[in-house]
Amino acid sequence: MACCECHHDETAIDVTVNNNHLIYSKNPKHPANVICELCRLFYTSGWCTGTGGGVSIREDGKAYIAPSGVHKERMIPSDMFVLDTDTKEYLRTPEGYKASACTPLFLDIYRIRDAGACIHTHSQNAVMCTLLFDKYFEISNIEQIKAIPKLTETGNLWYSDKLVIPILENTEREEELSDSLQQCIKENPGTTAILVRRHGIFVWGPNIWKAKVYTEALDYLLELAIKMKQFGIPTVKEK
Ligand SMILES: CSC[C@@H](O)[C@@H](O)C(=O)COP(=O)(O)O
Ligand SMILES: [Zn+2]
Repeated sequence: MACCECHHDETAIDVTVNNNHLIYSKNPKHPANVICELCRLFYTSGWCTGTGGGVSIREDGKAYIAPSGVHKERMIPSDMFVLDTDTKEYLRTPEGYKASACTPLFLDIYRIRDAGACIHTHSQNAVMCTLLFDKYFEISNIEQIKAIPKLTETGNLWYSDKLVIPILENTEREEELSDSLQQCIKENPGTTAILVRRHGIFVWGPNIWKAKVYTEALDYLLELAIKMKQFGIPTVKEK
């Protein structure tokens, strides 16, 4: 990858080997390019610093997955794993890397929700809210809520609707979250995100751009809720 000592030249990639054609494209909209672009952007928000957090995209039966434990803001397309979402087999494995520890969770979300992308952040706003709320994060009567989908019905929530995001307990290892995450997704069909106590948030959407909108809107609401709590303002307004 770009941050290692070898300084390999991305432009010299041989697309005839190692299924490199799956990750090499001059099109900026290609999933491997978009993951790198968004991880750079999210790093500046403190959402994926210190190697935590990440982005995955599912397109045409393939999941694009970042490596584990790397500088997420310095990844290049040739660092990407590509996995067949039907067979769960890796179509491309970059040498010297392990796939993100979030991979089983991203696959759970793709399978259960038919999502097109997942974003995982270690945003301090998400972590703080898991310390301020018990089993669910709740907020109502804030304009930004209108960016979040209802899912159980068409369209988005209204300004005065109550947004509810479940909070799961963290586990020592990321993959151990899989069972509780799957159960939580099934029990909360109206949610497009799950908070994980003292850890962060997983957000998904039908495509990466919707997932990005939801992540941004949720982080705004999480930050606002912390401030409201500091001022003793209830996050849910009485009807
Ligand atoms: C700072 S380590 C964080 C990881 O354990 C995990 O929570 C995470 O978000 C990223 O895992 P990774 O395997 O690097 O993609
Ligand atoms: Zn994490």
